[in-house]
Amino acid sequence: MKILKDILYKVAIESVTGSTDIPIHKIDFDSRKIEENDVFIAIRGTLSDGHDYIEKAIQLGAAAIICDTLPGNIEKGITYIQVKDTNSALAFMAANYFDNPSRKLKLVGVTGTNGKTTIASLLFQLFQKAGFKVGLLSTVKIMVDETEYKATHTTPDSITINHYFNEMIEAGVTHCFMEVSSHGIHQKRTEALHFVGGIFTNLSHDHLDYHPTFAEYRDVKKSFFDSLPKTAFALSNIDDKNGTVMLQNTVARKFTYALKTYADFKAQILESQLSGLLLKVNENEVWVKLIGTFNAYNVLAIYGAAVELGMDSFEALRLLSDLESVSGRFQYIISEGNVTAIVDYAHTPDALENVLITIDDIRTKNEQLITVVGCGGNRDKAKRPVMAQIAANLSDKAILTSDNPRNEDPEVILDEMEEGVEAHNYKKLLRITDRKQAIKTACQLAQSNDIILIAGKGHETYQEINGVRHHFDDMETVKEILEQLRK
Ligand SMILES: CC(=O)N[C@H]1[C@@H](OP(=O)(O)OP(=O)(O)OC[C@H]2O[C@@H](n3ccc(=O)[nH]c3=O)[C@H](O)[C@@H]2O)O[C@H](CO)[C@@H](O)[C@@H]1O[C@H](C)C(=O)N[C@@H](C)C(=O)N[C@H](CCC(=O)O)C(=O)O
Ligand SMILES: Nc1ncnc2c1ncn2[C@@H]1O[C@H](COP(=O)(O)OP(=O)(O)OP(=O)(O)O)[C@@H](O)[C@H]1O
Ligand SMILES: N[C@H](CCC[C@H](N)C(=O)O)C(=O)O
Ligand SMILES: [Mg+2]
Repeated sequence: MKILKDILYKVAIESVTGSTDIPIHKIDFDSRKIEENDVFIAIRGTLSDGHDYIEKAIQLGAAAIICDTLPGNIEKGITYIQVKDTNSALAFMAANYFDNPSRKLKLVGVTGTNGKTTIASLLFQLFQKAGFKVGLLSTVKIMVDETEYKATHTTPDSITINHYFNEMIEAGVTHCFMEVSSHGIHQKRTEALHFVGGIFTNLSHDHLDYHPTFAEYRDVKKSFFDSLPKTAFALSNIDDKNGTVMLQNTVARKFTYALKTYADFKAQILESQLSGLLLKVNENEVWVKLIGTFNAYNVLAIYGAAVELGMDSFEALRLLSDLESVSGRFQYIISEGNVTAIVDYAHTPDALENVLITIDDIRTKNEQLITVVGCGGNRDKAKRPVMAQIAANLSDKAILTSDNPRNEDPEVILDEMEEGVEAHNYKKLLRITDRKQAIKTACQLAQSNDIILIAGKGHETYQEINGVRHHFDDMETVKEILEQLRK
């Protein structure tokens, strides 16, 4: 049993009506989940305003209400706490409710447009191989040591985060790696957490439906580094033009990584093949099973973080060479007929371009490159024409198809994609709305030695159409079709 006043520590309170010396059951920001003696926190969302559900929460038994504006009707026996920012209050109250578990962990946050899942998941693998009990919060899954849970967000809400951290403490976990998304920072989901390190990957076009301008998107990412304590490390990719911006105002210990410029953690690509990369990391050579230049950056971020967390540098390199690629990130199969099919989560223009350039770099003969790609519905529309043009430009054949249409008309999404394709690329273009049919066509077109890239959905095991999630798995689908066609 918790007492309300004990979980208000660090919350910026503006006024209190009623007693804070009351026992509470749990805290929640969704009125539909409120039970007897709970605390309801009203959040202003993108679709609705939690303040509209205060009465509903009280009917269901809420003993206390956290809000930024007091309701007109104040009910007797209920405690109302007016705060400056309810998102921030939620973050601190969730951390306090679970006794600030992040302080008992070595918690590292990874932020940037692309590479977060790869880096966080591989750090998780690396520290497990080094013998530690480790935790992971990622787009693909949540791990509490060996136990796996389903992930719904890249960075979940504060209550979920602290709930899993608490599980981690109970399971004896010492290190945790988490993805920190721009939505997560902006909605203050990570505000009350204690990080021992932060990693910046890169910044390119994404989520401009949510963040009004690129500058705001960048500043949201930067605010994560501004909030790190001075004992933490801040590790940034300074080949990215925003890499130094991230370090500008942080009080944390600053470290850099780069392939092209001088940095604390530096690498040179000696060989790049489908089987992996041979890298010179600072002064030592290492083979890793990860593919493409962008993964050389990921390797550096992982190596730098491991060293800053106290791992011996040789041990870190030895363990790095053992790491397996992350589900849906440049995952490939080579069929009986020698067709290579690659499934990759590239769902931003930058990621798609990187993956296509990587494939082009490792092509040895004159293989054809066939790309199957779509763009998600109810998400950043500006990505659509750009991604289609990149696919058409850098492939021999581009098949535009559906990703997760969500609540949009898939044909409209495809029209918007097609608009970006320049006339000289039309002859390379096919448009097949049904994703399975699109993959099948790519397989039918592929000859021996050809490469098929299926981009955008990576590890996802569903396709969301009209709000309904149907089972769909790119890797499973392509394997099945290639076997049927005996290619
Ligand atoms: C745009 C966005 O971030 N939305 C998140 C947000 O929902 P919202 O703002 O739409 O909430 P809302 O429906 O308007 O409701 C406002 C408040 O009223 C409450 N409410 C609502 C109805 C009711 O009957 N009673 C009630 O109390 C809601 O619980 C909420 O607290 O707050 C919810 C609770 O935390 C999140 O689940 C939800 O994530 C949605 C599902 C989502 O899709 N988010 C994506 C865009 C996201 O966060 N993505 C990033 C990754 C991005 C990346 O790739 O970098 C992530 O970290 O996952
Ligand atoms: N360091 C990198 N730089 C650029 N592109 C990358 C990098 N790492 C991975 N990618 C590409 O971006 C895709 C997504 O990678 P990953 O899932 O690691 O990113 P993420 O930041 O977690 O994405 P999300 O925001 O969706 O969670 C990969 O499938 C790959 O194509
Ligand atoms: N984290 C990304 C995932 C996009 C994945 C893509 N398959 C889609 O559905 O648009 C987002 O929320 O924008
Ligand atoms: Mg991710």
